[in-house]
Amino acid sequence: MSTVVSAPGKVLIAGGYLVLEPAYSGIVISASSRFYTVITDKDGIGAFTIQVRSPQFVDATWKYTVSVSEARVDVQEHADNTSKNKFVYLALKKTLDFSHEVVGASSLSATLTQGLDIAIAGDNDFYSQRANLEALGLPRTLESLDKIEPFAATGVTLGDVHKTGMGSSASLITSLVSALLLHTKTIPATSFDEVHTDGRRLAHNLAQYVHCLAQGKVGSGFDVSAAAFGSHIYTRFNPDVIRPLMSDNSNIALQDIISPSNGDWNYRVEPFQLPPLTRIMLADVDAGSDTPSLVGKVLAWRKSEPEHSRALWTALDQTNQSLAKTLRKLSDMHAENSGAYTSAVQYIGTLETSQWLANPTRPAAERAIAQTFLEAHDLSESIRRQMREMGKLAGVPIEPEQQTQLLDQCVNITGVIGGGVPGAGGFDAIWLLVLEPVDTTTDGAPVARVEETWARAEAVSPLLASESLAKGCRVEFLDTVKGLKTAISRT
Ligand SMILES: Nc1ncnc2c1ncn2[C@@H]1O[C@H](COP(=O)(O)OP(=O)(O)OP(=O)(O)O)[C@@H](O)[C@H]1O
Ligand SMILES: C[C@@](O)(CCOP(=O)(O)O)CC(=O)O
Repeated sequence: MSTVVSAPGKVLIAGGYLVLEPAYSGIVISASSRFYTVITDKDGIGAFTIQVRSPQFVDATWKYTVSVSEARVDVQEHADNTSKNKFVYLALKKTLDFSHEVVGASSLSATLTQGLDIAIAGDNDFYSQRANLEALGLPRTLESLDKIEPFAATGVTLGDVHKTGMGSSASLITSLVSALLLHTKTIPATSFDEVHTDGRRLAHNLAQYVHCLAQGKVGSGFDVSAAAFGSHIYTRFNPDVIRPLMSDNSNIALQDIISPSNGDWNYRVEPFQLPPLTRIMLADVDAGSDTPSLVGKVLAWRKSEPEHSRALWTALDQTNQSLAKTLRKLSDMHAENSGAYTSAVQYIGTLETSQWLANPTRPAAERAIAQTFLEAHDLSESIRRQMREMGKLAGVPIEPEQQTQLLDQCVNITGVIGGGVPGAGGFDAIWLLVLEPVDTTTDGAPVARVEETWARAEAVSPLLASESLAKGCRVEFLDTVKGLKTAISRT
């Protein structure tokens, strides 16, 4: 029997930079693309040995020896490991430390007597598939992506892979920490059956801490939060909660700090999901050389222009919150009158936004729904303008000219609600929110129109992901995840 836990990737559609401060929030959408951790007790690996493998990569096996005493747990990397993985090492070390505190030395030793094989696999979306599609001679479409073998080998080392910005390290850490907590019986087996359990919150807190330690900084944490809880409106935690644990040799007990009953974990996770009959579309864009220090420069500007930047951030936050409210209102409108909602989507899905309210003879209920979709469009355009303004003032390409041209073209496609640059922005990705009418036989689907536009743009390659409605990380069965068993049996 294996323990299998998956955790979703993310896209921050509103709130980039602002979400670093507790006064502001971000809209984070969890993606259907996931990271999977598969833990199996295995003879032949050696007692108290943990082998972690990432079969999609070259030179990606790491072995560790664990020693457990009444007083402590030690995790030693094998001398013949040919590469290091700080993220994996810290996830093992800190989760086993935590487990030792909770279940005790003898229970933890019992889990480790056989040796553990831990296989990690990420959906193809986490890595650019541009080269794979070219090699297969396939056009850059969703259908082509579906033809690529699941969890395809990348042919390169982790350091050389071209990531797509979906939050690979956060999803990996969240799935690995969660799977280990379950496998060591540190949290109940049912912890991920529901959204609000102490086990899930504990896994989140521990994953946040491990991720911060591995990254060497305390970021906003929205990516780990999406991996743990799914789509939501995120407001950050006060970094002071984990500060005492941030030095590598801290000897403080983890339990008191990591426990969900520690009230200092003051992050807020407010329920959110995209409205019915809409779909998020993501693309990997190759629009120019990236500036790695966007965040550093924006924060330097925020510091040097405190008043001006606060005014801009407060105004931008209001637009972000209005977008969240408007999208929620659409979900409510669907709940109240799904017939009118379905017809409204059917109707406006064939028109450009300028025409959504042009016909005064449409039924009032449908016009109200179309009006709300139009508000969502206007708000996402307004967020883009404010993000561009921030980029200009901070002197960084948050929505560079190439992305502006591409996005202007995309948001004018019939049936597209809006879009933008995700997270911190830059040259390498865009997101769109697109209508998905039920009947596309006569007028075609907006998704297909977007794909056609993207296929013509040399720089753009779509990702398969849509929104994941599962609320964050979850337990999986090895046999029911397409291609997972084959992928993890590769050497
Ligand atoms: N498939 C994997 N197997 C093992 N370790 C992985 C894997 N994917 C990511 N990692 C770990 O995460 C690190 C990358 O973290 P980094 O913070 O650079 O990525 P990220 O910002 O999360 O990426 P993304 O662009 O997907 O948002 C790698 O160096 C490695 O330690
Ligand atoms: C700039 C920031 O707010 C978002 C970065 O998001 P992304 O990794 O570009 O999706 C940083 C953060 O929240 O940690």
